[in-house]
Amino acid sequence: MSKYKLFLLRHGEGAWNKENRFCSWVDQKLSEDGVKEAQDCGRLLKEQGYKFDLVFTSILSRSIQTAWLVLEAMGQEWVPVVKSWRLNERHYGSLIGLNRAEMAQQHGEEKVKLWRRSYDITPPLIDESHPYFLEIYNDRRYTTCDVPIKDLPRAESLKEVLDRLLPYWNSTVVPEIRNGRTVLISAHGNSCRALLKYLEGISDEDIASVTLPTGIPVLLELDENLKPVKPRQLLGDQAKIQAAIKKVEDQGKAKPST
Ligand SMILES: O=C(O)[C@@H](COP(=O)(O)O)OP(=O)(O)O
Repeated sequence: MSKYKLFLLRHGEGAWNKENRFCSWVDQKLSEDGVKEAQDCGRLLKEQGYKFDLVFTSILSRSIQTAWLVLEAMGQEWVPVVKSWRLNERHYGSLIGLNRAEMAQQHGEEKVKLWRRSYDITPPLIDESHPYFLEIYNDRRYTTCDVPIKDLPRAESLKEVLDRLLPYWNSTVVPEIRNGRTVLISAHGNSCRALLKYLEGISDEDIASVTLPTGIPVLLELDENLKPVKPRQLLGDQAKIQAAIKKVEDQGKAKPST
């Protein structure tokens, strides 16, 4: 029997989602379309009568901005928002800033698919020579983490995302859910995929075909042991959701960048 409802949300479209660049730990804001997606998401959740008690976000602006816009559209701005780097997007290492279609032209679509969707392949590490290295590691927000900056990731597989996310899930999110709070996690494509893999027990192989579009809430109904009692529901117009999933999948195809 369903005891708890948990909502996962990949933020609305960010500026670099639009440009088809790996964004990861670079702090991009939402695009105009992304703002609209987040507002539409909030309106939909309000129409369906959902109420949140607590929202968790990463420390990247696009997930925080999305949470604010959703709460505003729901008229629930007062709901507390708690932030942690442990919900950040997967660290894409030296791929950060690069265009996926150009990478597919240079390295082949299969390689890009492995980098994006395999469970345990870590992309090449970022180093000091990378154009976004200083922007990331000199950012004051990373001095607030529960690990020193030098120990923060330099690239992550999906498995490594789950390894850094799970302690936070267990210590901080789970007690709130067990206390009966309805939680929204406003995060990223891959931090949400990692959590979905864990909660739904998805195999290392099958997680490769799970894709989350931007701005679409995912509802999980969980039993008392926080195990899903039914398949995840992506809320909204199902034809539009399928088209949005295909668009994310196609980002890794080798077509000339526009
Ligand atoms: O880092 C990024 O560019 C995307 C995910 O990229 P893919 O894994 O889909 O390539 O993360 P998000 O937009 O959810 O923050």
